Amino acid sequence: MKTRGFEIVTKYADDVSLPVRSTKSSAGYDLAAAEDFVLPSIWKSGFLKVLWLIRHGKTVNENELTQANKILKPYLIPTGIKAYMQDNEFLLLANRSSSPLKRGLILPNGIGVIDSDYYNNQNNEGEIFIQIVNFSLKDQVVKKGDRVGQGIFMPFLTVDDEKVTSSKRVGGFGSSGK
Ligand SMILES: O=c1ccn([C@H]2C[C@H](O)[C@@H](COP(=O)(O)OP(=O)(O)OP(=O)(O)O)O2)c(=O)[nH]1
Ligand SMILES: [Mg+2]
Repeated sequence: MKTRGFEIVTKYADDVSLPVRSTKSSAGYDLAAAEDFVLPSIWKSGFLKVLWLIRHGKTVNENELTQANKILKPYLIPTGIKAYMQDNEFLLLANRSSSPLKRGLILPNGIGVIDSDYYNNQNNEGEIFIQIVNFSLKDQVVKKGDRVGQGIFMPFLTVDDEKVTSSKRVGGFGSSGK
């Protein structure tokens, strides 16, 4: 009987490998990018220019704002991997310790929470995405296979006599409402 683990989503069938722990006692399973990416530096001129204009009380036109926001928006790095686990568990998504130090890459959501009911959801098969922002001063190239995060299986606790909702998850990132 399978308890918890990883599987490759159909889209990347023979294209990615299953996450492994890099040492005998590592807590996290390393998650790698399923494709190549160039992550633009958040300090691209568009963003700095808008900051300067706002700071000096100048008007910023809609297009300049849209451009600047584009830089701020996190990149969703596909992993090609989905995770199954027990109902009272989740997969905690954390940054790799070396990513901010060496590459200025941060997770804007701090940590990711992969719910057990996200697995095989009807919207995206439960593929795990890692949200990344490049805080370094230069663009960062992420190659397919680069380890960009780690997943740690964890139990979670619930409150006494909770009224459990019967709603079913249909997807990720806001699928259960604002
Ligand atoms: O970094 C992340 C965070 C979440 N997810 C997936 C798994 C998770 O089960 C689902 C929902 O994420 P979360 O609960 O953090 O977002 P939400 O805004 O609360 O969405 P929902 O309302 O669907 O729970 O999105 C990722 O792939 N990567
Ligand atoms: Mg949620």
